[in-house]
Amino acid sequence: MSLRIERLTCRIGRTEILPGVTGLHARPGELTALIGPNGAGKSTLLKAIAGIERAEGEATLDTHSLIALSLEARAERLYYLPQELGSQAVLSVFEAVLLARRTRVHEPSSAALVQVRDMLRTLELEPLAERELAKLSGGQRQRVAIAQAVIREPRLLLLDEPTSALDLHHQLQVLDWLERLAAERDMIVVIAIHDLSLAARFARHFWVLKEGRTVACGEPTEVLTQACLRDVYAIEARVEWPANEPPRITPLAATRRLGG
Ligand SMILES: Nc1ncnc2c1ncn2[C@@H]1O[C@H](COP(=O)(O)OP(=O)(O)OP(=O)(O)O)[C@@H](O)[C@H]1O
Repeated sequence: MSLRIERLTCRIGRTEILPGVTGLHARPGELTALIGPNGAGKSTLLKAIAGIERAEGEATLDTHSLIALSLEARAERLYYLPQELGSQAVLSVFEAVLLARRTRVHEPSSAALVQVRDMLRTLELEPLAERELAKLSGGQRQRVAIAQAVIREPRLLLLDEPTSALDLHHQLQVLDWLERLAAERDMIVVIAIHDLSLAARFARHFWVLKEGRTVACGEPTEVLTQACLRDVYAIEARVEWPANEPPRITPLAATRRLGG
């Protein structure tokens, strides 16, 4: 059982944003990294899977065709965390995480409060529990948004650049936690991400997009090659897979210079 994408197309207005995303799959229990340059269509693909942008083609989660499902029915199975986070709601961190939680009939409310407290403790957000969302820093807001996503316990978690505002400590902490959580809950997690070294360290599987099309889908060592990075990102890069250290993808130079 997994997530499969075949012949997915998406147009917004008259523009074909995703002319052909095909041959992608993601397995439960591990992180899948969605990579590609600016404008490649990563956010649009995640929105199309979530049902926020209308798409045609196949997106199959386990045995269900997501494209045929209503937004509400998709929301039962997946959670999409957007790149841009709203922070206008006059809610505290605790209230925001509590409201994000899936309501369970016949469950005592004390269980919900305990679950929220545990989630805040796990993400080291307890000291911020009573602070308003609008008064958080960018990185704090992003960690609360991750708590809101995970507490829903979705089968499929789609995260659009979830670590973009985090400092190095929290990037490592959050991705390590998400990797373990995916395995523990047998959850499918797809993460759009720009930091290739971080992605190579935590994701077991990669989707590569360019100009709204699939370039590759596979294991990190198959996908993250010098040739692929030259083709997709127009960079020269050093790619190293040391035995006892995390992988290192070092960008060396852009193949085109601004200003000629
Ligand atoms: N609502 C829209 N209307 C028209 N074009 C759009 C719209 N949303 C996105 N696009 C275009 O679709 C293309 C893909 O955008 P998308 O945001 O999916 O890329 P991305 O890979 O997530 O990029 P980034 O790495 O910069 O976040 C871009 O060329 C963008 O300008």
